Amino acid sequence: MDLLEAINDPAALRALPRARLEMLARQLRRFLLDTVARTGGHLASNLGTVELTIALHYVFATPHDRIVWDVGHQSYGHKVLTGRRTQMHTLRQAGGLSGFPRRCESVHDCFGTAHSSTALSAALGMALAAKLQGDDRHAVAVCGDGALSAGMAFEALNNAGVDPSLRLLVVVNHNGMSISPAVGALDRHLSDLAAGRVRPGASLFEALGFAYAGPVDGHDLDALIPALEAARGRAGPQVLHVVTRKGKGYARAETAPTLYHGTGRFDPAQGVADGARGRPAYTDVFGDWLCDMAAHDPRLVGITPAMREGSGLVRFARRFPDRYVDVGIAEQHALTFAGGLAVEGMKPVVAIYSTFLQRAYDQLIHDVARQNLDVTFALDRAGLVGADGATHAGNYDIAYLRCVPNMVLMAASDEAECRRMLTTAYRHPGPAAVRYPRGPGPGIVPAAELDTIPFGRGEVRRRGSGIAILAFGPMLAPSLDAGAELGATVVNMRFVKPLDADLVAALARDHAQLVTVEEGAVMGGAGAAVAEALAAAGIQRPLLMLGLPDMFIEHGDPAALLGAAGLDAAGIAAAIRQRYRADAPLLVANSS
Ligand SMILES: Cc1ncc(C[n+]2csc(CCOP(=O)(O)OP(=O)(O)O)c2C)c(N)n1
Ligand SMILES: CC(=O)[C@@H](O)[C@H](O)COP(=O)(O)O
Ligand SMILES: [Mg+2]
Repeated sequence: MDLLEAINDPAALRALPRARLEMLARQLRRFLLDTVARTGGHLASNLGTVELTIALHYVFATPHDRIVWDVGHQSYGHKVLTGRRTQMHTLRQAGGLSGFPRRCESVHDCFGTAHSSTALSAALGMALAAKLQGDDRHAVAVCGDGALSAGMAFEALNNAGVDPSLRLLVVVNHNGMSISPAVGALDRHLSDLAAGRVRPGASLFEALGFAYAGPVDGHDLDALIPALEAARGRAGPQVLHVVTRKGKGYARAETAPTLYHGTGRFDPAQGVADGARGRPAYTDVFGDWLCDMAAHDPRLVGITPAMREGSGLVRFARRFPDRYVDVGIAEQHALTFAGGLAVEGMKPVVAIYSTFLQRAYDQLIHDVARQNLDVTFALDRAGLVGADGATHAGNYDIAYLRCVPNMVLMAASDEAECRRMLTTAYRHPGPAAVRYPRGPGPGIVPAAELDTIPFGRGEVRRRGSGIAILAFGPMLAPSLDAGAELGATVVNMRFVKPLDADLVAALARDHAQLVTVEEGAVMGGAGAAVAEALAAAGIQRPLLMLGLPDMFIEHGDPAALLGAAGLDAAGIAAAIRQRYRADAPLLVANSS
């Protein structure tokens, strides 16, 4: 009997005989494995929370009770049990289900997550709202041990622990893993709690005013359900410490939870090919550069906020363990920690996804840029990221960095230039960032040297007439194609800040129209920088600014998303024709 088919909402689950739940767990686990093998996605964390998801929906009645999934990458089981089983084959595809909870997707998704460590704050807000509204609903935050390592989680714990009347339950899903193994003293404390090496009542959580229960075997429904029912029956903020295994039930994922944290499509019988390296990604270029520069300069310290694999620091961590620091999911701390290293003459390199740098914006301004500290930022996943969608898109770093005094921001157009820009940023005696997209570039193999590029200078890559296209980063390739079609000049601007204002002025003198192209929000982006430079020079020229529109761009295929935004060669050429059609005579035939 396929129990999953009968469950179109959690009420049907709660109507099941208790004795059926083990069978349901087996079926759900198999379904999740088969689904993610076909669609790609976050597998190990979902396999590890099968029983916990069933038990939560068995004890708490969503949507009346609220369940907030921290990060939400482990919410596929929740989606299946809340009526989306038949849509799971669309996971993380254009128009399909998101890989994270989304309020617009279901009434059972009470809060949108994806960036880590937000669940406790959101659930606390919900719990206070219930109290003020005189409602008896419960707010539950499901928080992994990785997610608990972020400052936001501690801010919420600190805030919640003082109100004994709140119906707030924090389920700590302790599996010893973030994406890579969990790090820090908190992980040690959770392990001490799990092993009973802590005196009763002496947990961190109890010190902060929470009732603490656990550890509970997170794969044993006979333990989970009574523990959740007991928590439900107690007043005040509670922590239930649940111990699970990431990847549970699929041996390959259990033994390699990092490899199976996020997968592409794969055959479950064969497993995921480890280290199958196609054309090297920008991330690999960075990882190679980091090792080369670290070998060259003993002052280099490599810092990651819990993204060792994703940011390309695996080899560096192995070769330079004393100068490798995984600070946990703690971007704010990572930035100011780098500042502390820099004031002491070290040369910190912070490897951070563009989207996750958003979390450390004040630290970047107040602690690093304001003091003009020598910190290098390797900004991976800059631009659209595809399957992770709007929450992970690195669309805003051009706009949010270029307005910060002392900041340097470069945009790499290929792998070789990325390496040279990293060296340029590293040698710059102040805060400097290099942005590069997810995945491989055009395949320009970097040289082995640690060369720089001319600081603050763009380069003309194609001479045409009438129109000049000023391309930033990976938009150079489609701009060259569009420029060839239109007979336009094409420039690789390289620097967003400092912008090559002399080059902009010279281009404006020699061309009737200008175009900027960037894989970033047009609002406040590189096009705006060019417009400001023209205004400052007192030059008036028609300027077409192409980039990402002022909207959240949902998950889908990256190339298709860029095409939809008009940022492929055809889209760029069409936009130029559209804008400058009135001056058609200026669209000269291909003059090269
Ligand atoms: C602010 C932020 N930083 C980094 C990430 C990337 N990230 C996604 S899941 C994850 C690890 C989460 O570990 P944990 O909370 O323990 O969940 P588990 O995968 O173990 O179930 C990280 C670092 C993120 N989503 N948000
Ligand atoms: C859930 C989460 O935030 C990470 O797992 C993220 O999905 C990684 O992104 P990449 O796949 O681009 O490394
Ligand atoms: Mg974990």
